[in-house]
Formats: sequence, C-alpha cells, structure tokens
Amino acid sequence: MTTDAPRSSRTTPPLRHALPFLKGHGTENDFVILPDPAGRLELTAADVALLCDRRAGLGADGVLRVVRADSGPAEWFMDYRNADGSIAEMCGNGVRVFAQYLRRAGLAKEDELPVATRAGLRVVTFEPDGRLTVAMGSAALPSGPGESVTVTAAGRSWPARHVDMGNPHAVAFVDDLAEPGALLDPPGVAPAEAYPHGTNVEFVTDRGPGHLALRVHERGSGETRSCGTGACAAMVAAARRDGLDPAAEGRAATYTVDVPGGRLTVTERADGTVTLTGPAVILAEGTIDPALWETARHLAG
Ligand SMILES: N[C@@H](CCC[C@H](N)C(=O)O)C(=O)O
Repeated sequence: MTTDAPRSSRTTPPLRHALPFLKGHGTENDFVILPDPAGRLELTAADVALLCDRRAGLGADGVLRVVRADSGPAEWFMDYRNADGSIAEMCGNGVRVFAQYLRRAGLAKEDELPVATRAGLRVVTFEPDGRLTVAMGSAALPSGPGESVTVTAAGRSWPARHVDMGNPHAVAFVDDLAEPGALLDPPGVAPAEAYPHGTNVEFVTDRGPGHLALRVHERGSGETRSCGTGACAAMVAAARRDGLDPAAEGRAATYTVDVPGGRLTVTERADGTVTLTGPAVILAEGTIDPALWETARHLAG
C-alpha cells in the first residue's frame, strides 16, 4: 500500500513565523522533527536542506514532518525528507523517532502506533525496555537482471544484492568496513537502470553468527551513523547468503546489526515480514527563528 502525503491546507506562510521543532535520533541517525498537525507547512527542498545543514541550519540527516493523515487506519503521516531535500518512501530509524515524539507529546497513548508512510502503513510498538519495534513489511528481492548489482568505492568493486524495503538498497559484503574508504561521494552502482531513483548502499561485514556490522551511504544524505531500512536490507541479504529463508522454512531468523551509532535487532518472521528494534531519543525542543530563512536567501546570493 502506498500512502500519499496529505494535502496542505496552508493559508499563511508559516516559515515567516517562529516555528516549533524538536531534535532526535535513532542510533545517531538524526532528525529535525517539525510538528505540523494541520498540514500547513509547505517545505521546499531548499528549506529542508537548510534545516539539515550542520553549520547554517540545525543539522540533521533528515526532516520528519508530523502531519495528520487524510484517511486510513493511521492518525499520523510521516513526511520524511533527506538532508538534500529529496523525498524518500521510508525511514526505519525516523519512524521510531516519529513515534517517540508522538508519545512524548501525549498523542500516542497505546503501546502500538500505526504510522502512515509513503511506503505504506508501519506499526510501531513501544517495548517495555524503552526500545521501539517497527513492523517493516516484507523485503523485496528482485529477480532477473536487477537481482545482482556491482558497487564501487575507493577504486574497488563488490557484488551486491538488490533489496527493497519500501526504499531501495544495494547490500555489499566486505571483509573490512574500512575498505570503501571515506565515502565522501556516493558509491558507484551498476547497472544504473536497477535503481531509476538512486539507492542507499550498505557495506556489511560479519561479526559472528547472526551478527553483522555495517556502514551506509544514504541516498540524499551521504554517509550516516545508521540506517534502519538499511539494517533490514542487510539482514535479509545475509540470511539468504547464509541459506536462511524464514518464509519458506516457517521459522524466524534474528540478526544483531551494529551500526556506527549503536545496535539494531532485525528479525525476519516466519510469515516473511521483517521487524526492526532499536532506540529512539528526543534530545531537544525549541523554536526556529525566522532569521534562519533570511540566512538562506543570503546564502543563495
Ligand atoms: N535513514 C533512514 C533511511 C532514509 C531514507 C533514505 N536515505 C532513502 O533515500 O531511501 C532509515 O533509517 O531507514
């Protein structure tokens, strides 16, 4: 199921006024949260890029606009934007932070919270230990020409697995996480036709049985400290590599996935759906001064 963003009913230009925001992260994948229950904010790509700028703005890997859904089983829609202002279908760390914000604001009273996203409905469960679990749906592993791709970075190439978690991923297994180098530029991915809208790239290594570690270069955000959908893609690629197919075997498989910013747990259940468990932290709350947007005009020349 795909859910479109609710239409804006904006009547005034809110960016000219002081704008409430929060800052949060999930395993150090960090986000600016913009509460916009009435859907009045129209954010351009340049607005988002400025908010995410770590010097001229607030600094973040992405923006989570919290808006009421138009219809359907979820009251809330996660409008996720990458740091460069591009729109993405889903964010596994972001949806936990989104849910944590709603709970803190008193807007999520139950332990299970359905959230509408562009990739469809995701249900977040608040665990007794403080972590949050997201029902991420099933991974899609394209067969045929797009199944295997090649990833290139730092003058080296690796075969990679194409995995779709609602958003696109290329998962490459490496012997050492230093192999792809500084990852200042997006890794090359071939054939390019496998990803008409670009892709996230995960470099994954083994830490032990059922235990992975990864680095990620995110589409639209660069290298980040974590990627929830990327951890799920890595887990599913590793499970297939390890000869595990929970839906075929009727038995769940669980992997620990270490990311530079912490630890995630990913399970592929016997019904073929994937769950992602990890922390979500709200760090700060404040008001954006309208002067920020003047800075943007200044920077734009
Ligand atoms: N960090 C996210 C993924 C965010 C979207 C991604 N950059 C894309 O463009 O698909 C996660 O935790 O899943």
